[in-house]
Amino acid sequence: MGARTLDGRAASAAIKAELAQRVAALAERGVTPGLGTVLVGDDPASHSYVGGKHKDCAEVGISSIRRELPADVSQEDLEAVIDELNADPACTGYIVQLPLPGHLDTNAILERVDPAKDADGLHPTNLGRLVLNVSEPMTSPLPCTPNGIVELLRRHDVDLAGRHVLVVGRGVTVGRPMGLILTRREINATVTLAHTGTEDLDALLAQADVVVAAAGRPHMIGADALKDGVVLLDVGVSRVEDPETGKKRLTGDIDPAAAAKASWISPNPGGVGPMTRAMLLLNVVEAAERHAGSR
Ligand SMILES: Nc1nc(=O)c2c([nH]1)NC[C@@H]1CN(c3ccc(C(=O)N[C@@H](CCC(=O)O)C(=O)O)cc3)C=[N+]21
Repeated sequence: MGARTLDGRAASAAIKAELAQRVAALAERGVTPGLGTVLVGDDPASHSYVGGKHKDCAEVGISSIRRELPADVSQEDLEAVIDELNADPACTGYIVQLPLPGHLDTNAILERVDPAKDADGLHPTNLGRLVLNVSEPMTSPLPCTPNGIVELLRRHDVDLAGRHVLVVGRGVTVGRPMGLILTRREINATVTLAHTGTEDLDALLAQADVVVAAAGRPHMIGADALKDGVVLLDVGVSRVEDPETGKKRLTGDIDPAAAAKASWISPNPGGVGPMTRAMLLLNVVEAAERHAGSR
């Protein structure tokens, strides 16, 4: 019996249709949500991601504000753009596309974003609210990828209550916040956070009902140790050279052979990526709703 697909494209289309209605309701109150993106440098993958986000916005009725800066922009000039977006009433939420070039202080930039406009949910205030569990009812944005994973599972009726979720990867955008969301009472999962320094990963894989692989190590999760019926979500993407063709291609953290053990698996592309984008839109709409409510 083959694994069933956690269809991120279908779930994201449904979420976008729901958000389009909320945007229409905001329009009646005279509010148009606007997503800003700040893109530094000319990495083609980053340009392509940012382009996708603006295409999503157009579909839902969110207006777009784009700022593009050269790879050698100074900290001061980038901070001036942040200040400008913080002050711009047309921009109800925005992101600074990561990673930033090495000469820039990423944490200082993330901290300078107005927390009320933080569409990524990565501002220290918003991450702190998540740790404190004060973001229910939703008073602050959640990080997009972990929130998208939970929403993807929810929309396929994969119940997480009491189940053991193994998160592999300790990054700020996925691994660290993932456990904080999964252990909230309304989800009620049990979480182990593993990483590239974990000894005996196989022993943890053997206990896992769900694996979220976000370490960025190609095929580090093999098939052998997994339980039958495991739910697999592959978040990792690395560019590796195909030994036969010599061409670079995208490779996940999970060995494709592991699908034989799985009851559900998120495809790549078409799984977690579209959900990340959908949660970004959700954060922008919710920020605009909170803003409209406070006027
Ligand atoms: N501040 C910030 N916020 C981010 O959310 C952020 C970031 N920086 N930096 C880079 C990563 C990467 N990321 C992706 C989101 C969606 C897809 C996505 O939708 N991928 C499609 C495929 C897209 C294609 O084929 O071009 C899919 O998986 O089906 C990919 C990558 C967001 N990131």
